[in-house]
Amino acid sequence: MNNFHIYEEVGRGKYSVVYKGRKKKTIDYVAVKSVEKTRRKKVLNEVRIFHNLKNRHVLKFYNWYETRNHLWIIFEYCAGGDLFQLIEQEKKV
Ligand SMILES: Nc1ncnc2c1ncn2[C@@H]1O[C@H](COP(=O)(O)OP(=O)(O)OP(=O)(O)O)[C@@H](O)[C@H]1O
Repeated sequence: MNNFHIYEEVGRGKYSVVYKGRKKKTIDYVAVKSVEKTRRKKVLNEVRIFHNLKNRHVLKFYNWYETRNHLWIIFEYCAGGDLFQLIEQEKKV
């Protein structure tokens, strides 16, 4: 996790907090999802599925890390909220 700057919180799940992040020394912005380690099994399952998904309709998975109390998932940043919100906006146009 030392490779990333962490900015503001952009959302929350039931067991997770999602932050905007940036890979150090780059202008690559990412979403950083922090999940408590008690959810380890579920998170690793999510990571495994995410890792195998390569589709232009699915956010890209980049990496995951483990620190003392948390698991961190790094994936494509979706400006403007989650995909659901963007789809809702498209419908209104
Ligand atoms: N890639 C992203 N880019 C920007 N914002 C995001 C991204 N992913 C998630 N968010 C924000 O974080 C919120 C929670 O994320 P997400 O839906 O992935 O959590 P969850 O799977 O419900 O969590 P949990 O597993 O804890 O129940 C989203 O509703 C959205 O606002």
